[in-house]
Amino acid sequence: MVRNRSQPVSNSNRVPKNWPRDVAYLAVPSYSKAVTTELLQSLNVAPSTSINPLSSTLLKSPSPIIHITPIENNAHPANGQYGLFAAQHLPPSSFITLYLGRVHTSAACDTDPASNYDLCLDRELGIGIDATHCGNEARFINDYRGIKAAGPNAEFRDVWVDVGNGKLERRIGVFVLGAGRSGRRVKGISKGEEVLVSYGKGFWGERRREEESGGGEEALVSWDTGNGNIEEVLGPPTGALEM
Ligand SMILES: C[S@@+](CC[C@H](N)C(=O)[O-])C[C@H]1O[C@@H](n2cnc3c(N)ncnc32)[C@H](O)[C@@H]1O
Repeated sequence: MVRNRSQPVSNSNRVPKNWPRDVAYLAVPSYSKAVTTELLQSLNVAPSTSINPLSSTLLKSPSPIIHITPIENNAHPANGQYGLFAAQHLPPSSFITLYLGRVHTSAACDTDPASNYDLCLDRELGIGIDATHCGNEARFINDYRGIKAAGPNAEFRDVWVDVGNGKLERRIGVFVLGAGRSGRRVKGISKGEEVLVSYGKGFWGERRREEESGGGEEALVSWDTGNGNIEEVLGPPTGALEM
């Protein structure tokens, strides 16, 4: 398979409605030159447990089950930006979309610590997916804090994709949260509802640190955990979205 290792360019003929002109729309990942074949081989070593790759029928680009919508609501913390919304009912635990972007290493010249769209793919290998300049619908998923008191309704999960010739590749997927033991999320995500994840404490810790520009390695951050409690933690010096 020939990989796109050049500057990000759209690798899909069609783009979703409201797609920004200055961001390349991807249907498959884009790889930085620093992501070597050896690194990719390490990334794609299958775990010993049996793998159920995602069905290719779920990988439509653009996706018909979600839409990117401008947020015009003063009470929404991302007012004036965009969010990702369900175009149909999404059942608990169902697959929503892949998180696509530029797959990059943690080398200083290959990573952007200020990115608001960088998701860790493999911490040990130092591989991330940055959707600042190229990506798909998933780059518009907001964090639940300040939006939905009940907490997130979706999460990032490792997934495997069959790329042909019996080869599997590791990616990150966005899934509706499971119904939960008590069944409190049994409804899944309703049509028209915003898809919301948790970016993790590290992301918001870094944002707070930047705002306060204290320059320390860690910052004390507090946030609404979604169930009415306010927690305070030392945020690690990372601005990446966390799995
Ligand atoms: C991955 S982007 C999400 C999409 C973004 N709203 C857009 O239109 O491009 C992450 C950025 O969205 C905004 N954001 C997401 N969730 C937020 C929240 N709960 N509160 C405030 N800002 C949020 C922040 O500006 C953050 O840096």
